[in-house]
Amino acid sequence: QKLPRIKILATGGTIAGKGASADHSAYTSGELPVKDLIGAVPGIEKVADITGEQISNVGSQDMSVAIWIKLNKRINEIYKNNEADGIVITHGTDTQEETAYFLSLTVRYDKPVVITGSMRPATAISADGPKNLYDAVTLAASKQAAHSGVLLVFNEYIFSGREAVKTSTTHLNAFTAPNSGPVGQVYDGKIVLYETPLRKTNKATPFDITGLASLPEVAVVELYADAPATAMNAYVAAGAKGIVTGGLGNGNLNKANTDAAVAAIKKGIPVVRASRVPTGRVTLLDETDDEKLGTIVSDDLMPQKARILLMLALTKTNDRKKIQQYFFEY
Ligand SMILES: NC(=O)CC[C@H](N)C(=O)O
Repeated sequence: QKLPRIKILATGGTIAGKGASADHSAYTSGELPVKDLIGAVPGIEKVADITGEQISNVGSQDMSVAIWIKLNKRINEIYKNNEADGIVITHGTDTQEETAYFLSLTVRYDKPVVITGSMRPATAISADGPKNLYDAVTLAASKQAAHSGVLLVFNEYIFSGREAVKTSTTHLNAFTAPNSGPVGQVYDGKIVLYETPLRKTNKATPFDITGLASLPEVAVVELYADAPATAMNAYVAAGAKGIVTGGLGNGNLNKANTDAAVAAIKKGIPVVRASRVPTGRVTLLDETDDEKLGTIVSDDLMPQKARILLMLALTKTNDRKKIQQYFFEY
């Protein structure tokens, strides 16, 4: 019987990290090549027929729109040419949730794309990378992983790429999905999926970025008690095409930032209200009169994810109502 063909696209991160000692400290991420990652997973060759490609080798604090565009292009090409049955991306954890959401919206095929990484470098005691990679390959090789956008596998849990958020700086259970919980588990080489993510992904979104070499610049502005409008004004002056706020509570802006937001909107720069609070939605017309101010709400997307949707939205439209609709759909 032929094994499923899985393509591993390596981008770097701790999973490819190397340190001088066996503990967690003082290591460099994005050092090991993809063939070493695969070689460190015993039994993986029994799960799938694996090939690997190096897309980048960076700590994901240095992930960029340029690498996202390259990844998107390669994934679409692999499925167009029928080069694989499933794709696994290895990635640093710092921005893994952003890449997962970006690709969920932009890949044009409803086929398995699974993303994973690790918290301990490959040289550490009980490195978690090989197990996470084994689980990711198992999931990508399963037909159950299709039609879900990107799935993020970590520490034996499966999350929707849209919902996953890094919620621990150092622990092995680094990801949770604060609003929805995980969609499944993987244990002992077996997948249990409880649900399929319902938000539109892949071909069901209008975000075909084929041919684009960059995305409109969108900045995130974090709010706190007594926050001045310095950051928002500076981003607008620097030419940002959109602003996302990490607002207070239900996406609230203080007076200074409300005035700056209204000025930005008058210049044709959309402002999306997200929240620094990790659960719950930002709702329309609560304490903030969005109709009067001209603001948009992020629904339940964290600021870093709202930025991705706003960048993609701006490749299609500048219309406030249409962008608001996107935030409720995707
Ligand atoms: N655990 C990790 O992957 C963090 C390492 C690094 N900062 C990265 O995101 O790539």
